[in-house]
Amino acid sequence: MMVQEPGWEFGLDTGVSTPTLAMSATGSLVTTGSQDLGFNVSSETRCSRQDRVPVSVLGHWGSNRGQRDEHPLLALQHLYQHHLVWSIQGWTRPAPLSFQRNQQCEAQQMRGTSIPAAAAAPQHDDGDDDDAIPATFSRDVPRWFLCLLAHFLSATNTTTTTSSTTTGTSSSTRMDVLWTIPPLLLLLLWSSSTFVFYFKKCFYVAWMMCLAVLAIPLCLLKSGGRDVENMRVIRSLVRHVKHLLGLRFEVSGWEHLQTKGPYVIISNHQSSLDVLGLMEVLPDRCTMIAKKELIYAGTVGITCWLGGIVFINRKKTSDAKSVMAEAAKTMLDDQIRLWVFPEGTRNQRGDLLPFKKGAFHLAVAAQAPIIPIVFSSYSNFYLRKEKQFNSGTIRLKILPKIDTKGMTTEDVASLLDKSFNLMRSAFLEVSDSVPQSNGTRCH
Ligand SMILES: CCCCCCCCCCCCCC(=O)SCCNC(=O)CCNC(=O)[C@H](O)C(C)(C)COP(=O)(O)OP(=O)(O)OC[C@H]1O[C@@H](n2cnc3c(N)ncnc32)[C@H](O)[C@@H]1OP(=O)(O)O
Ligand SMILES: CCCCCCCC/C=C\CCCCCCCC(=O)OC[C@@H](O)COP(=O)(O)O
Repeated sequence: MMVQEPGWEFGLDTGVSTPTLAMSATGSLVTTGSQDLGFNVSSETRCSRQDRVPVSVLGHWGSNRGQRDEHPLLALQHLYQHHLVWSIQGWTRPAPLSFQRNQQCEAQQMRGTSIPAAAAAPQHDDGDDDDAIPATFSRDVPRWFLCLLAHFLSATNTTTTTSSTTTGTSSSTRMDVLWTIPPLLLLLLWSSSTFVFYFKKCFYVAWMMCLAVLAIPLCLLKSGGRDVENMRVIRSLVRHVKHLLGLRFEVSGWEHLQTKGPYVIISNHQSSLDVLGLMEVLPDRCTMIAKKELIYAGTVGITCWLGGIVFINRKKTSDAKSVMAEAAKTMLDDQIRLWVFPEGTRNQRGDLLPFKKGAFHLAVAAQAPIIPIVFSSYSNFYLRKEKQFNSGTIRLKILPKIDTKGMTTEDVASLLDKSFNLMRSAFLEVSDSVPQSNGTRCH
C-alpha cells in the first residue's frame, strides 16, 4: 500500500493476541478506510506473528479530502467513528496510543514521491520517541477512555448518518465536527496540562461572571443598592467555586476573627484566586479596597460595587489617600471592616512584596486593629509560567490582631514593619508545610 501524503500518523498498539482478529481488523480498515475517508491503513509485518504481538493499525491521514493539515486527533476520531469500534473491544490490555510526525514521508513529499506504508510504520514504543509526540499530549490513554470515546463516536455516527439523508452531506459534516468537540475536550482535559491550565482559568472567569449575573438581582433585592451587607450574598454564591477548581482550604486561627467592631484585614495577594480564600473566611460587614479598574470588569465589576468595595486609583496617590481617609470615617460610622492587600498588586514570586502604607494609615486613622491573614504559596498547584493548574490545598493562617490604639501617623512605618515581619514568617511557615499538589491529573 502506498502512503500518499505526509502528515501525522497514529499507531494503536492493540495488544490483541489472536492474529486472526488482527488480520480481519486490518482488512476491514483498509477497504473502508481507503474508500470513505481518504486514509490508508496497513498492518505491520509484525502482526503476522503468533504470540501477543502489537497489532498496529497505522493510519495516514491524506489530502484526499483536503484534510491534510488536520490534527491527528481528528483523524483518530474518524478512524474510531467508522472502523475501530468493534476491534477496540478485542483489546486485551490498555492500549498505548502514540502520535508521530512521519518525517520520512515528509521528506519524500518534498521530493514529490510517495513511499510504501511499511516505511511509514511508527516505531513501536521504543521508549525514546518523545520528540515525535506533541508536547502537550500524554503518551498513554487508558483503554476505558478509548472505549468510551469509540462508543460515543459510533453513536454519533449513527445520528449524523440519519440526519444526512434528510439535510444533506454538508450539515452532516458540520454535525460530525460538532459531535467531535465533547470527546476531544475530554481527551484534552485528560491528557494536556496546558489545556487544563487555560480551561480552568477561562472557566473560573466565566463562572464568576455568571455568578455575578445572579448576584446583581439578589443584592438589589437584599439591600436595594450598594451595601456591605451584600457581601453575604456574594460570599455564599462564591463558596462552592473551590470545589469546581479542585481546591481545598485549611484555615487556622479562626478565633482571631472573633474581634468585635471594625478592623482592617491585611493579606498577601498572589492571584485573582485569592477571592476564593477571601470568601472562605470573610467576616460579616467586611468589604475590600480594590483597584478602580475592577469596576469595569463587566458583571463582576457591578457586583463589586454593590458589595460596597472601595475603589482607589493607584496611579494617583492623592486621590487614593483621600478615598482611604473617607473609608476610615465610614468604617467607624457604619461599623465596617475593610480587607486590604498591602502589597498593592498580585505577586507570586515565593515571597512577599514590600508593603504599601495605605492599610496602616487606614488602621491608625480609624484606631482599629489590624488582623493579618496569610495565604500559603500557590506554587504547589498553580504555576503561571509552566502553565500548571492542578488541584491543591491552600492554608490560610489568621494571625492575632495588632492593636493600633493610641498610634499616630508617626507609628505607621513601625506598624508596617511589624506586620510585614509577622506575615512573612507565617507565609514561609505555611508555605513550607502545605501539602504538595494533589497530583497533575486530578483536575
Ligand atoms: C460573583 C462575583 C464575585 C466578585 C468577587 C469580588 C471580590 C473582589 C476582591 C477584590 C480584590 C482586589 C484586590 C486589588 O485590587 S489589590 C490593588 C489595590 N489595592 C491597593 O493598592 C491597596 C494597597 N495600596 C496602598 O495602600 C497604597 O499605599 C496606596 C494605593 C494608598 C498609595 O499608593 P502609593 O504607590 O502612592 O504608595 P505608598 O504606600 O508609598 O504611599 C505614598 C505616600 O502616601 C502616604 N499614604 C499612603 N496612604 C495614605 C493614607 N491612607 N493616608 C495618608 N497618607 C497615606 C504614604 O505614607 C506615603 O508617604 P510617605 O510616608 O512616603 O511620606
Ligand atoms: C467586560 C469584560 C471584562 C472581563 C474582565 C474579567 C474580570 C475578572 C472576572 C472574574 C474573576 C474573578 C474575580 C476577580 C476579582 C479579582 C481581582 C483581582 O485580583 O484583581 C487584581 C488586583 O488585585 C491587582 O491587580 P494587578 O496585579 O496589579 O494587575
